[in-house]
Amino acid sequence: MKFTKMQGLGNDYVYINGFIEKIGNPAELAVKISDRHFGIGSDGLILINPSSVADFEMEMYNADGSRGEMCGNGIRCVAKYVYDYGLIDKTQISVETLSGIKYLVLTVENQKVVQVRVDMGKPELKPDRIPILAEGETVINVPIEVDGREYKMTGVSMGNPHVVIYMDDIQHLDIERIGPKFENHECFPNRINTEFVKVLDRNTVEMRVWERGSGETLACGTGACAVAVACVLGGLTEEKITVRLLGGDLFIEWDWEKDTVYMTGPAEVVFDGEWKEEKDV
Ligand SMILES: N[C@H](CCC[C@H](N)C(=O)O)C(=O)O
Repeated sequence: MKFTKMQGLGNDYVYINGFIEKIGNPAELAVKISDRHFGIGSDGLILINPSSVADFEMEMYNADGSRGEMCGNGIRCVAKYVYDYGLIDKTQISVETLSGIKYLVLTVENQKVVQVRVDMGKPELKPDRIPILAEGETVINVPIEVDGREYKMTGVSMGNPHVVIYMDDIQHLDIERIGPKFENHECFPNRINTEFVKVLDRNTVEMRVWERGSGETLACGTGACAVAVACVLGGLTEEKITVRLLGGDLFIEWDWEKDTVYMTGPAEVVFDGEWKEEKDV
């Protein structure tokens, strides 16, 4: 089975061309190939498939085999893959995801995609998209007790669920301890992606993320969008911000007139390879 390893700000996935390769059990394959010692090593698996409603379909799995409704860094790499590998020659494309069709604008230099701007869609603030105990109220600075300590969380769904936690110091955060306790908290029956954020000024924040199904990643596109929405709702930043992640910067804009969030960032190929499995799953 041929694959391409790609990364968006260090959030790395194995990409498979679903027009050519047929994967019997993608969830099982995601677990196998994501292992950084016994597999290829990645934050998960992304299949690029035909679609009857868009140019392509993105089918995304976390490293634990769970399906993600959307993946911001992943969809930018999908755009780079389909253009650079000749599946399409347009610089405006559409990609079907579990959280609807996304529209992307590709920046090309020397016949290669170097940057992608994604219309990430409308942020959902209603608890029914973020299953939490505080049903019925918009989830802004709602208290939650985790590991014996109270935090204030703001819930935002970008098709996948996020909670944003503000902190004065994220550098020394014991994310390996606290991350899983948020991820698996009883408040979140579908588990949760958690962003830990320090606001630097009205146009800049820094964040770390513990991702549902993958643990700490170097970047999270949907998470950066959720953070921007939370910060604007909390009156902490302007609608256009730079989100500084461990893997680099994303540029996020919440367009209030259109009520949609735009994310702009890079996408890169790491290498092409072949996965030799006794029996392809
Ligand atoms: N772990 C996420 C999916 C990947 C999101 C992230 N890698 C991104 O770039 O948006 C979830 O289970 O909802």
